[in-house]
Amino acid sequence: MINATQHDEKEYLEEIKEQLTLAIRRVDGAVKQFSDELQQKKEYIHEHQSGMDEADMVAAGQSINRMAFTGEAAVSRKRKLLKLGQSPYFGRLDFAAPGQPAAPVYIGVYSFFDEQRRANLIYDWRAPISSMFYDFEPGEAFYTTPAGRVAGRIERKRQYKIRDGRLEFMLDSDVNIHDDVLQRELAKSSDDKLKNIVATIQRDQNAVIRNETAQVMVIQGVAGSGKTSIALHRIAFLLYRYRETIAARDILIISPNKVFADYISNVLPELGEEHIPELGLEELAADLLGNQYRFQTFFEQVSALLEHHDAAFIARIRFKSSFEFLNQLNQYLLHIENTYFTLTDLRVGTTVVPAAVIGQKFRTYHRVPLLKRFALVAQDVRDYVRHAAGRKLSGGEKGKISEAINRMFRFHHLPDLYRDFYRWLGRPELLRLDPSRPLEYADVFALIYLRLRLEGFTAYDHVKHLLVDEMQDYTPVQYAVLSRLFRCRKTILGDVSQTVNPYSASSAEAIERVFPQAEVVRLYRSYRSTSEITAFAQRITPNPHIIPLERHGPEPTLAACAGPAAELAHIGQLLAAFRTSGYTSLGIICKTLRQAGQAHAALQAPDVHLLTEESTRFKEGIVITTAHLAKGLEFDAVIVPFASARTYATAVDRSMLYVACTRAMHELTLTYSGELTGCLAG
Ligand SMILES: Nc1ncnc2c1ncn2[C@@H]1O[C@H](COP(=O)(O)OP(=O)(O)OP(=O)(O)O)[C@@H](O)[C@H]1O
Repeated sequence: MINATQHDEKEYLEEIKEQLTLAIRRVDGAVKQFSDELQQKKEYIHEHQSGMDEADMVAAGQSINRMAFTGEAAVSRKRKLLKLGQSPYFGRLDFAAPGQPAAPVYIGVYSFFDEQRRANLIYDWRAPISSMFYDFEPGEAFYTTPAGRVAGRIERKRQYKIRDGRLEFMLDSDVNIHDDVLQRELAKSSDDKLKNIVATIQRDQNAVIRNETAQVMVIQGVAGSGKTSIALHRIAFLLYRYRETIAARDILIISPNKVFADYISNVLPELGEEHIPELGLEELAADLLGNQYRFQTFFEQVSALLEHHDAAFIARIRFKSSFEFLNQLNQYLLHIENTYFTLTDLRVGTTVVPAAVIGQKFRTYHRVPLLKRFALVAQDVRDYVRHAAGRKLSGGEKGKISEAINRMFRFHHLPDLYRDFYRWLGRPELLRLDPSRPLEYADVFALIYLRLRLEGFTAYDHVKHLLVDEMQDYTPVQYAVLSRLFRCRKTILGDVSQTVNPYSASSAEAIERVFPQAEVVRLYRSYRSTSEITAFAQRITPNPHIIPLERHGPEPTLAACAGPAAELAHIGQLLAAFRTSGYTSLGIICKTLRQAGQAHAALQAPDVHLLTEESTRFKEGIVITTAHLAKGLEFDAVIVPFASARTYATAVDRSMLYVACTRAMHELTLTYSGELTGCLAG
């Protein structure tokens, strides 16, 4: 039965769709006109080329660029209009400003302005007025615009699901309008990649997304609390709010790996924003080290820890992940500045440059990074000698001055200084610098930190907002590097329970120490998994604050098998069941790459994909991977093979098991042979 309200809404939807079709036609007309003009201009230039001077050519080039740019904007507008045609809006508020009747405000992924009526038919979810949809129930409400606060009353709040241009359902509600729709969204099978959540953003999430004041925003949230989603929506919000000053290319996402980058890559384009530049931490490290060093990756470090227990290796990692280490590096930098200079008089021909003069020159440049001062001082000394001697200097003399100035400082090469640091510290055993082996991961950012302090680096000064995910895996030295390299605003996310290396993990408190100006938000509500899966994961790493969303599914299963081969055979049966289940994605998440390879060899089929460190794309269907690589991803169903006491025994193993289990949205199975892991003791 369609009631009168639904009837009206359906009519309204048809009307909007008609308006959208007209708008698309207008854009098509404009695009055609641009391309015709562009073609004519090109032909004109081609014919008149010989008669044009350079200024004419530049002007013609500029006008072509302008046209192409306008053409591109029209194409992007058309793309948005087409998308709106599929699902024009998801919410409506009837808002009455004081003394005025209530007027409906329809809210969608993008805005739609009807030029003929000069009216906003759909408001962008990021528009100031739309914030009330997330922040208020019917009753008194307000929103804030750059010009000030607008208060009034929400008379009605309605939510819609429109798909392929058809109204699937609508809901009018006085309280908690989101809950029902949120439940429906969460119960759905996962698409292949992370999706936008604009229709169901929760109040606490909205506050983070729309925060305009924080210099550094730290989002510390439990598994599945929407950290990554919120961070991406926050970027979309900032791009909208500051569109005059920030463009997509001014933002940088530091991501843990390429698969993750691919997994999240749809969200911003879905929200109508361009692709945001993304950089892996290791790519950044290679760049900062001038691509001069071979180094172990974080993944390799964690793999080494998982494969065998090496106490000395762990001790090195632990120390280099401490605040103490960063403090000592800073102390060392002061120490070398104060004690590694040996100033002497310098004789060039008959001219003597007194040590005091050279010392004075060095002091003038005290703001310049230390290793950059020598060239500047050498230049000044040359000028001094030329002045005193009243003649030009020979090439040999110039070289001699540079050399002599360099000799006044004990070391000029980073590795020499880094080695010397451990001697100074009295702990030479903490460094393994072997030219035949890659640099240990724990040394990479320490070396970079020294380089930044001693040589400076400005290549990332253009970045206006930095997004860092998986903050729990970064050490104080890494944060010190990021904070020196990126002086811009930052959004930093993480969950300390999901560390893949407990020897180098940073807590939120540690991060607050590095960024004292940070606004820290803690999110305890978990959206991804059923209550049963969340409760199960609590047995591995308890968190008394976690609030599972009330959504139910089957209890996780522990399948005891006779041996590894029987386990894989059992998983084979689970795969067959999955293929007919209606679910889209299944993750088989192992502890190590070796185990993943073993499972892959046994379970080979066209729809079974192995994700490794080298993978660059997230794959649909059945994925076999490691917990480390599965971080940040999610699957309808998850199978954790080899969950025995032998595989999952240490602190690192426990973290891995936690990450693996919290990837599941609807179903979770653990298989094991022999004794079950003790990590589930609870
Ligand atoms: N407000 C919301 N409405 C609908 N879905 C949501 C909402 N918030 C989060 N989700 C969903 O919850 C799941 C987890 O979100 P996301 O991956 O952003 O969380 P996370 O905190 O980064 O997780 P993790 O740290 O465990 O990787 C996603 O499927 C996301 O779409």
